[in-house]
Amino acid sequence: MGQKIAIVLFNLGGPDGPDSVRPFLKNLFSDPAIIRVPGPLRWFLARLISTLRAKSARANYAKMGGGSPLVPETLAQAEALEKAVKARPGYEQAEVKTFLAMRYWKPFVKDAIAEVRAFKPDETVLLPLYPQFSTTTTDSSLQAWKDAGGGPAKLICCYPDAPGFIEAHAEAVLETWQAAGAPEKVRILWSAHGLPEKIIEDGDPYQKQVEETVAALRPLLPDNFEHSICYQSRVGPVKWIGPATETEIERAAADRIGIIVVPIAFVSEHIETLVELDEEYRDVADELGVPFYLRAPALGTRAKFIDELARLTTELLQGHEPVLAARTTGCLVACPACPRAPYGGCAA
Ligand SMILES: C=CC1=C(C)c2cc3[nH]c(cc4nc(cc5[nH]c(cc1n2)c(C)c5CCC(=O)O)C(CCC(=O)O)=C4C)c(C)c3C=C
Ligand SMILES: [Fe+2]
Ligand SMILES: [Fe+2]
Repeated sequence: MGQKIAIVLFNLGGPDGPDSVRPFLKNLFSDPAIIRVPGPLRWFLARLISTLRAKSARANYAKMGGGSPLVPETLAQAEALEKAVKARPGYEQAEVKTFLAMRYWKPFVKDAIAEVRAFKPDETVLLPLYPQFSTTTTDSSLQAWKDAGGGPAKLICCYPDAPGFIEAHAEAVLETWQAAGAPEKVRILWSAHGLPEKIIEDGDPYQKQVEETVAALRPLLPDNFEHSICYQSRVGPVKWIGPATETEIERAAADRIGIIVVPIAFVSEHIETLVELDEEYRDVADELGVPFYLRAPALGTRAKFIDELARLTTELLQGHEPVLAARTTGCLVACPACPRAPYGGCAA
């Protein structure tokens, strides 16, 4: 038998039914990477916000059958990735197994750790399904991995401009555009999940990496396309980075130009694509008279994307340290794309 490789897929997770909406939200708002206040105040706020938000969130999840499609979508990606890694030269004999490690709902990171331990891998790769690194997503999952006693592993920290990821996005945008009759005048709204401005000011590289993704995509699209980066899903009273996706829809209406909205920081469909983009923002665009509103699908199991994840995984295992990968052995060495002080001088 060949080498045993565990690939742990980090993602946010989502409620699996109406009863899990509130506890899911409570887990989310209890995360110190999301709500940056001391413990007791955070726990109080998490209880309060999850209670206040549960009803409207439940109504949105009800539009998708009561729960989030995030886990089923991630399972399909996991299965495709196992096959793609085994198709890489030198990995035909390897025993490759993927594990889901969700941050705020089942299967949790601790569940993945127990399963990985039982598998007894020779190598473990942590692969966030977040192309752009953020302290609120990838780093939060990594922290959960360490806190729950996760073993030595190598981390693919981010891949904001990895070639297959970019080509897969360009393919999805072009397919959407062509299916609508290839209209000549079009503006792409590259819509990423927003973040509080303070988190970016404190050094989070997410916004910079979102911009890198779009910069890599532009040359693959027709010259006459217009482009705008915008941020969706704002929560709470503090100032978030902008412009807001909704503001950019208003601007498109004023400019009388049709739009293709592209979820650029999510790789699967979930509440913020299926409800926010496909229903709420579409209604806004219709009301304002935007000439057309198209939405490119999330990457899901698109072959170019999955093959890129397989390439990043095997390159990391072979030690060719791709530019965007870092290692973790309990202490993480900073990756060149997002050097953050706490990861720096680890002597171990
Ligand atoms: C790039 C990905 C994401 C970042 C960055 C992110 C930051 C972030 N999110 C919230 C609050 C909420 N997020 C919610 C759902 C949600 N968020 C992401 C991704 C990122 N979040 C995903 C994939 C999902 C969907 C999960 C699903 O069930 O399908 C929610 C719950 C939904 C709702 O009530 O609107 C909240 C709340 C904050 C505050 C934040 C950064 C500080
Ligand atoms: Fe979120
Ligand atoms: Fe990085």
